[in-house]
Amino acid sequence: MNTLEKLKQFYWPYKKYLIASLFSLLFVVAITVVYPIVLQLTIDEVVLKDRYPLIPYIAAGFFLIMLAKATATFFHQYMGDLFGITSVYKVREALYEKLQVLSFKYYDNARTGDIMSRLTTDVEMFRNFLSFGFSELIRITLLIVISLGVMFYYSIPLALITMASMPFLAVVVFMFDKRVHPAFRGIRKSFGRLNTRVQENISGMNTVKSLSREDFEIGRFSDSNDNYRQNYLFTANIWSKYMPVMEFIGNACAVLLLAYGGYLVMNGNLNLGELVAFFSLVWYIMGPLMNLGFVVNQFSQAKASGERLLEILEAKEDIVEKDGAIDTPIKGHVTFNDVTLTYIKDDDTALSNITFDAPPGKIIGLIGSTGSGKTSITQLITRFYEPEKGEVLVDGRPVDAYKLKTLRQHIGFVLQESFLFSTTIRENIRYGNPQIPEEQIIDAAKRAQAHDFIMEMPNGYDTMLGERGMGLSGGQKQRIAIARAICINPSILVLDDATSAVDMETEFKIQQALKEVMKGRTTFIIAHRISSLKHADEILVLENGEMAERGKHNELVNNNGPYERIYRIQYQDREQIMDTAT
Ligand SMILES: Nc1ncnc2c1ncn2[C@@H]1O[C@H](COP(=O)(O)OP(=O)(O)OP(=O)(O)O)[C@@H](O)[C@H]1O
Repeated sequence: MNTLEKLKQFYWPYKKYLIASLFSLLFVVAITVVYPIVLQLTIDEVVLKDRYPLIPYIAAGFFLIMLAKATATFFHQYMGDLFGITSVYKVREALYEKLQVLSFKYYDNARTGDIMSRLTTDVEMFRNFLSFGFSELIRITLLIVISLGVMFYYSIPLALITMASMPFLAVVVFMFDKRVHPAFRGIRKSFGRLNTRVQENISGMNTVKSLSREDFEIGRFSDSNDNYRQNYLFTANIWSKYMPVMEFIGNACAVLLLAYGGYLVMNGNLNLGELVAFFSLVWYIMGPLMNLGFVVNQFSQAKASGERLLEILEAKEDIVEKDGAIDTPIKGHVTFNDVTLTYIKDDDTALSNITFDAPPGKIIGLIGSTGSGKTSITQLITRFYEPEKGEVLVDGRPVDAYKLKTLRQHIGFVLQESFLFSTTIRENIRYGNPQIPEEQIIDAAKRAQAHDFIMEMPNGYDTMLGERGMGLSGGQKQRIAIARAICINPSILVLDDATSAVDMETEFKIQQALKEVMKGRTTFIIAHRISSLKHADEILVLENGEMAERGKHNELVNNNGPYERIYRIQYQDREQIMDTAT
């Protein structure tokens, strides 16, 4: 299906604006074509026949016509804009809503800069076409048809001469469109890459600076910038070659008209006024035809942009809520039955045949080397991804039996690096539960050991945070994230390396805070330090996505397995230090 057809649902509901705009356009075009007729009458009937007293009347009539044209032009422009602006308002909303429902799988490969350029520039290109391009196409068609009608009325042979040039113009326009459309697609893609470069650079500025890679980044930006320039120049080249050809054809036609028309006037087969009118009319045909290149250009840009918008709008939603999904409180009983997960088809499995049962209120520790699959387990509970095989149950029901919101509202996450929005600390804490009363926000902050440092800030809970929570230390950010998780009062709590960004003393404090928070909630603690999950009811030790060992700390510590190995590595230093101290 054609791009415009697919996007019809966004602009067609507002067709009334388009129709109003086109109706006004009809007037504008009709009045435009009246000009040469008035000119012809003035020359043939007034000037050549010495009827000068008629001039003031003609002038007044002309003035009124112009007034009517100005009014019609106003409505044409305004209604056209209303049509474009309202339609893309809906497109933008649909895009944003789609971005909210797209799964993590989509974002694994998506680039922020590119998405941003689609939501801004591509939407704008599309608006341009809806507001102006579309009606310009109609204007051109109307002008040509009406002008030709008047021409045929004046002189059939001359009108035929004018028409003879049209096939040439049509071929040039067609060839132009064929070449310029891919070129515009190239520009849009290149712009997306340029945006991605800038966005990644700004987001990763810490890394860039700490590794002194500024020059490398400037080089990479220059490459993208150059690519964008080249793409634009390539298009400009096509455009510049096309314009003179169009003009040449137009002018050749005008010369022919002048030669043959002059001959007809001299022979008395055509009035002088008619030739003059013909000359204006011919430019009403040639002008728009040449302009057709510009409109085709706009149309091509809009098509290329529309394709990019559709790529988002039609992106596959991997995680879809089932019909009849339930909305019921969750107690927090998590069960994995023989679960296998593969992120990318034909890639290695991230989890293989994982089975465990976590009754409500229990604490499950997850430990294992990096990439062993700890985080993947928690991502399946929230249904961020779906297993390839096996079942993930919450309170005895498969996770897909719940509404996505219900499921996720009952699961609180504290990640290694939690995202803080550039708003106040209060807004950040209550992000997951905006209705929560003030006392509970403060209580959550106190339980997360965050209240004291928040109160030391100049504006307390009203302190604005920079993008990505700039202006706070890692430990402070973390405690705000913990307070945020407490606010949603989850039945299941996931602490993914939650205390890795803090010093030992703060870790101890947070652990104390978390102990209280964990009460009555099923908690998954992902940690590299044994000290963080020693007290878990069950510890799952993962190796390459498989369950290598499971049990309580006391059982595992002498089990001759990977847990004991990790324990020895982490505690032998301490024993050595103790030994040397005694
Ligand atoms: N979104 C993803 N797309 C593709 N592969 C992924 C994705 N997330 C994780 N993986 C792969 O799955 C495996 C398990 O990753 P996971 O993040 O669960 O490990 P982890 O034990 O939590 O590691 P860490 O301790 O470093 O956080 C790894 O091999 C990882 O490369």
